[in-house]
Amino acid sequence: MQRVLIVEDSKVVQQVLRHLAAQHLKVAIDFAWSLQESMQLLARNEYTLALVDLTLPDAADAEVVKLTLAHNIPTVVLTSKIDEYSRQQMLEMGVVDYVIKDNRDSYLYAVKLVSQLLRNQGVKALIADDSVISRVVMRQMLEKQLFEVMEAKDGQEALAQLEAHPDIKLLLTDFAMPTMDGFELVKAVRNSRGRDDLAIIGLSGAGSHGLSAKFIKYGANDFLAKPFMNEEFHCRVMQTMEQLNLYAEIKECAYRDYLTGLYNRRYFYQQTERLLKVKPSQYVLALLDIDHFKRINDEFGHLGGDEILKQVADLLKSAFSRYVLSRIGGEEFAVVLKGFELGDAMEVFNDFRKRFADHEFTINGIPYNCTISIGVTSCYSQSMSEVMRAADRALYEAKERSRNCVVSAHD
Ligand SMILES: Nc1nc2c(ncn2[C@@H]2O[C@H](COP(=O)(O)OP(=O)(O)OP(=O)(O)O)[C@@H](O)[C@H]2O)c(=O)[nH]1
Repeated sequence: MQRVLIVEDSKVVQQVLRHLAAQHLKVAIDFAWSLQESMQLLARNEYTLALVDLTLPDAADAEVVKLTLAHNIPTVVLTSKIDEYSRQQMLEMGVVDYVIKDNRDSYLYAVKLVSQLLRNQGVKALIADDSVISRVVMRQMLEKQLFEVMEAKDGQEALAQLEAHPDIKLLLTDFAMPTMDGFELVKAVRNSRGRDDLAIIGLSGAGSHGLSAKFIKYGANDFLAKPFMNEEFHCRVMQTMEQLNLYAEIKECAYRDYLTGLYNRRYFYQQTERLLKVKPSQYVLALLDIDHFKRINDEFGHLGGDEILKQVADLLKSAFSRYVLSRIGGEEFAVVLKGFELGDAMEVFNDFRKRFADHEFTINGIPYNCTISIGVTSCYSQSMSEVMRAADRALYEAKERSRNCVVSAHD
């Protein structure tokens, strides 16, 4: 369980932070007013991250920051003012970053920073740089931001690592490297991985005027000129990761059905088309349609119908969440099974049909029973429309026969 500690002695600021944290942090949060209270909480709980005020009435010399760091908790500092001395002091202590409390936006920034750090946990970042020192420095900074860091000493090695670890989400690449430079690397990587899938930050040494635009034109998300300040590095990485997460959120919204939380028709078509292109024969596709659904709407209204749709989606998830499962129309769903012979798949769907008929759904707390018809086809063609037509015919036949049955397109 992730847990965040927030230490702030001002009542007003703590109120603002509580409000923002409730909105943006989906983890357990403890608030403390003082060093004393922080010590008590630290004795009782383990924390993933801390957001702490630099000075408190009982800790005027950053003792609370030293305390959280001594517990190995990555710490973001809130401070009302910053001078070069305290900046150096904080960086030397090893804080992740600091935020100056001078307006309401800075609290939002601080909370979003904590949120992004929580999301960074376990995310793989790759550094491609031929300088050992640069790699060490960047590794330290990225590890502070909770990334899992990997290294490559040139473009070729980076490319191999990216192929071996498709879950790498951030690439920091220097320009001048032996065997393959940063531009070549970015171009090669972008052949297979878009900006919404892998974030790239280009890096280059002094006197490299014009490289930033080139890096971005070749496909990098951002650029950093060396030598960079700790804070600059931190902000650029955070901003780039935030962009990547926004892409993921937008995609998720575009692919999800709002009512049931299942994938939608758009996702189903894209995903299934992709699967069929490779080896269609390993898949079986089924269309499932609730019988006489209109009657439910007529009797209980649209909201009653919606209640049933959500429960049907839950039942489907419990049976088919390992496979491509989508709501492709009003009361119509689709499942693509992988690695099943048609006969075995028919059994699976028939079992589900029986389970469905026996299931007690509820509308406004009142028990309700309904049935489902299912049309099944093996994926004998790479053409999505051909396969869908076959499944549709089978479903139509199931409705014609008696409903509450499973029909194969190959009968
Ligand atoms: N509540 C609710 N109803 C929906 C939704 N989408 C479609 N419907 C309704 O689903 C019903 C589908 O009706 P029909 O296509 O006639 O099918 P049916 O009554 O299930 O009959 P058969 O499929 O032939 O067994 C229509 O009344 C639509 O208005 C939705 O999101 N919520």
